[in-house]
Amino acid sequence: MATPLPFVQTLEALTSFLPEKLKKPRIGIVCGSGLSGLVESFREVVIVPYDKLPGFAKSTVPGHKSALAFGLLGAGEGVPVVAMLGRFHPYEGHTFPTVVYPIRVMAKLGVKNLIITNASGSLNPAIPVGTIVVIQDHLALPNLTGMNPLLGPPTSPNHPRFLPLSDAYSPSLRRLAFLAAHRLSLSRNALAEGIYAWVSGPTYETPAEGRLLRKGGADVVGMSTVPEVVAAREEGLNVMVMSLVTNFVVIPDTYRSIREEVEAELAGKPVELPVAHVVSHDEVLEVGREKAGVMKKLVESIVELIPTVPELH
Ligand SMILES: O=P(O)(O)O[C@H]1O[C@H](CO)[C@@H](O)[C@H]1O
Ligand code: HPA
Repeated sequence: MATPLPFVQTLEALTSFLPEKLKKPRIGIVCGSGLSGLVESFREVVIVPYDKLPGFAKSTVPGHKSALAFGLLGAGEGVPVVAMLGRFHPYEGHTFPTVVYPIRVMAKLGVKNLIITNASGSLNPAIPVGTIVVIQDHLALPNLTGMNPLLGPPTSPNHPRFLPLSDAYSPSLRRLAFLAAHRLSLSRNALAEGIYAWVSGPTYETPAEGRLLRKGGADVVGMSTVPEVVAAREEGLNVMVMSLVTNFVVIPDTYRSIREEVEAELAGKPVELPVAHVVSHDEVLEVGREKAGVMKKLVESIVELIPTVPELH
């Protein structure tokens, strides 16, 4: 029998930390690898470390802090928001209920719209490093092969047993991303649309795996986000995801043949070897630092626009 989740205790703890005007955020934000600097734009900010909240784990990944940030974001009076400064990934050893617990807490606080950010590798030559990809769909091999975040008894009798995901990524929110980019005079190439492949990690993809995902129709790949999207949809939230491309995934058309190289060498015709790029989390964080400002402005602008869209109320 699964341990019951301590929602009541978490909500009581939060109530004790928050002033009245921050108690009911309507917009939630998840900050991906290297993107927690978003909190610098919040006003009247209250930071609640995860270790003060029953049911919350600790994020162990560099570039992920472990705190919820509440504050007002956007021009004028500002909109009350809550942001996860750091997320949980299954590869850290967290169970799915733990990974998505903050999303369910946000829903219980009254959040209706969720903006998720992440870092990802590009599988699509037309989507270079530094691009922010507005996700239109996902390809989640774990969901199809026994690692679905909703396996097990339903978390609530109000949740559907069979959750549709054909409409997971809100067109109304995605629209706002492009309107925000226009407001900010970003170049057309700064923002793209694409499909996110979720892999469990923590290994980065082999070239063959990258090629498989590309052939399956994915544009970018990462190790997070999909469990959060699934839980958020189960909770009835509108969801959008913006993925910052931090590296290219190596996808060779052909493999270099070691046999041919040895044969050429033996025949006195040595071949010059190409230097293959090897991705690292430091590189992911570095691009995150470079592009955090753009991501921050986009999120802030989207937060300002959400109240103007009736179907997002
Ligand atoms: O998806 P986020 O958490 O932004 O981070 C991405 O970066 C890490 C790998 O470098 C993985 O956690 C991957 O999912
Ligand atoms: N693969 C998986 N996850 C990632 C990558 C990648 O290349 N880059 C950032 N997160």
